[in-house]
Amino acid sequence: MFIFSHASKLSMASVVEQVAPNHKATITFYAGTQTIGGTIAAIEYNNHRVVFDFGTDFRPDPETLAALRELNDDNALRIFLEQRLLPKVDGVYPDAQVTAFPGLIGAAEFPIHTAVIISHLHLDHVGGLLCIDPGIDVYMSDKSLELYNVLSEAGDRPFGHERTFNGVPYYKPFFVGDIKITAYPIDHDCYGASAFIIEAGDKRIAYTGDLRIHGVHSRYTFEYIEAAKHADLLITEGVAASFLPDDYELVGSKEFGEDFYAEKDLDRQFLDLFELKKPILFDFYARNIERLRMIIDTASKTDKQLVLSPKHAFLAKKLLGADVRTTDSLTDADYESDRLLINLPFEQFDSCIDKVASGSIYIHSNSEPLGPFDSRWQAFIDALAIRDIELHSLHSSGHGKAEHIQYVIDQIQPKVLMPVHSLKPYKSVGPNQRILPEIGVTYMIDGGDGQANK
Ligand SMILES: Nc1ccn([C@@H]2O[C@@H]3COP(=O)(O)O[C@H]3[C@H]2O)c(=O)n1
Repeated sequence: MFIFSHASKLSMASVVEQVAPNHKATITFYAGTQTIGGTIAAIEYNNHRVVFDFGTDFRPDPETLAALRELNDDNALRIFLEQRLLPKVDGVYPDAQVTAFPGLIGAAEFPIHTAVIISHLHLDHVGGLLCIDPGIDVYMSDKSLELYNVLSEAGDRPFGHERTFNGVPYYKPFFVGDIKITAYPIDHDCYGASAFIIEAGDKRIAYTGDLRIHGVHSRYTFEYIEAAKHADLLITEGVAASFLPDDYELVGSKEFGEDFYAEKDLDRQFLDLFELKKPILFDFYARNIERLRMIIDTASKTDKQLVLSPKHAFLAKKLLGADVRTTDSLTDADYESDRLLINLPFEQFDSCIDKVASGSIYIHSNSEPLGPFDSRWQAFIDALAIRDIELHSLHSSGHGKAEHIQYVIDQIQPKVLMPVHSLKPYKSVGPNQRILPEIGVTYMIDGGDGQANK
């Protein structure tokens, strides 16, 4: 892998001059190499460019959250760029909106044909989706598009302006110029999640998106490993590696271990809590349709009634064909009843929590606030504690254990590994060459033949 140049220092003309004559595939990262989420990179080949993904970095500190409270569809791009939640990528944003950012080139002015591919609909992968110039094609799996449309109808879509998307079937390649792209289903806690194989000339690049092997679709991940075998370049997430001690030597393994919940283990945990003779509240991330299905099934095994929030009920109806009781007014729900299982989403938490009886149970299942790193976490914990509400965390991560992700890497045996989407990408080990990509640096994808030098 050969470092080509600092893209940030290139003028528009030199981009054209450098890429056109050699017809070599290159990759440049713009964001999300050493953060959890917000990975944005571009693969360029023969004057065509594929950008993936287009999420906003998740930074739940009080200052950022305050700035985000001002967001609307018209100011989204400006606020995201000012807050550095989206990077300044030339040739992606509408020309009319980049004028406030000197040096940033708008989509119409950019000489390289660009398309965007999206791995899945978590906000750290799609938060900036509606800030992309509408003239740029955006591709996602058919199932992601189905989820997008349902969420959007339920009023849950990223900030920015409505536009159209291209849904693509799994396994069937499509082209962006001479770049061939194939979407594969992957095991993640988001309906429609995909990994990609991107082919540029004789080079094969595998981009995993987010993945795990402990969900109900682990088969997809094993299938993808086969498709990605010996890729010239593997770009993979490393969320779980973020939390490893620095002196921990990461060794790939498929083992689950004792203290670890696979998605399929959660139903037993939910059932035990659902059956308690207490008022039960819960929340989970709506895009995890498998968990929605499991909660509906588990609730049906009890003699209690499930009450979903309007959004979750709408998703259940549209994506699972399930009719589940809901209420337009969660503030008027009967929080004293031990006959109800009430889905209280975090958005309604503050307006409803005073009505919740002491001694109730609150089940937090991969929902907001996401964890102690989230600045809203302490207030959430305190609000439950002062009301004597018992918190139970039934968490099964959307991300593979660090050992599992290393196992995937070991199995794929890429010629070059680029671990990203992690606070500690350096914990992941490349069986051959490993590069920790730097933001704004363009690397030639040469299957490890070149030297990683500057
Ligand atoms: N420092 C952290 C830690 C975690 N996270 C995200 O929180 C999510 C909790 O559910 P999960 O599926 O385990 O994935 C975690 C990260 O995406 C994050 O974005 N930043």
